[in-house]
Amino acid sequence: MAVPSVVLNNEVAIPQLGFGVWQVPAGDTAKVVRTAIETGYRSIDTAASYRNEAGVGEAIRSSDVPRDELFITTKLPNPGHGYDEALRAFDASLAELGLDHVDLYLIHWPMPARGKYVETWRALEKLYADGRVRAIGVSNFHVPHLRRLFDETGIVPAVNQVELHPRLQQKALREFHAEHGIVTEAWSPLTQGSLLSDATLTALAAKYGKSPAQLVLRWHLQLGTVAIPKSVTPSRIRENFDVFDFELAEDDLAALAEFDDGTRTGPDPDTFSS
Ligand SMILES: NC(=O)C1=CN([C@@H]2O[C@H](COP(=O)(O)OP(=O)(O)OC[C@H]3O[C@@H](n4cnc5c(N)ncnc54)[C@H](OP(=O)(O)O)[C@@H]3O)[C@@H](O)[C@H]2O)C=CC1
Ligand SMILES: O=C(O)C(=O)[C@@H](O)[C@H](O)C(=O)CO
Repeated sequence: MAVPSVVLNNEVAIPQLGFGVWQVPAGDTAKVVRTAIETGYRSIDTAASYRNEAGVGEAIRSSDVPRDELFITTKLPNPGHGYDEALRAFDASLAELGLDHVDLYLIHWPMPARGKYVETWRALEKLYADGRVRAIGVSNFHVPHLRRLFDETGIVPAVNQVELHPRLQQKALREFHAEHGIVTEAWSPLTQGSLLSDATLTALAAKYGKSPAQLVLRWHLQLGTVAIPKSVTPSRIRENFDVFDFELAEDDLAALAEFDDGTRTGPDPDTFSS
């Protein structure tokens, strides 16, 4: 089944369902990513801070799928803020991945108290101008951080990857993104698993003959967000990809809207800086 794509603000297309590798042990990453690619995932989300870029690169090289059919995202580590530091961090990520370019490069966290994300963004603009990355974006940016980038630099981020799931639906941020042509990408799309045993969700999923994880991923697809679920379990990797043969009805989407209570599973971007 072909995964639908979302077109970024520079006409590059990103698959709407990808595969995340945070907390996948370095030694297992090549095998896990190979399973994902064999299942049909074409988009892989890693980061320098995950310390598993090398395994992602190994899986890409050993795959039968041509490089230009894959969409590889990695992220600038927090110590890489600053213009020269960011250029060096990008070189280090490419070396780990063993690639000559990535499809999407993101500033992982804004770290507003550090005060360097604008300067860092200028380095990403250079990487883009030099053709070393097909699109540039940010992660964990709030509206004031995005506004500063708009006001002080040239390129609007193609993507903002943020925590987003039924408990944290990010409606205001999604509306801001839509207004400015920024694609919303959802991290921890499955709430890191914590919501998947909820009784209401389980009952809703059963109506469609699907699992709670499939129901939540279908919700993401219908919301229009890009989702990047992670699993090291082959059966779950396949289960999470089997979400293109059903559609949630309006009243069930309304029931899912009720889960939004602002719960974060991860850090607050206004303060996270480690
Ligand atoms: N930009 C950022 O700051 C961040 C980005 N991310 C990105 O987002 C990706 C996904 O987020 P992540 O935090 O990993 O969490 P997810 O919401 O994807 O959930 C992953 C957890 O859910 C479990 N799981 C996966 N599928 C199923 C299923 N079908 N049924 C039951 N349990 C399931 C996994 O277990 P198991 O693996 O044991 O199968 C794992 O424990 C990351 O891997 C990373 O790429 C994540 C956090 C922050
Ligand atoms: O997974 C990521 O991309 C992250 O940034 C997380 O590791 C984040 O740093 C976190 O959740 C720390 O507890």
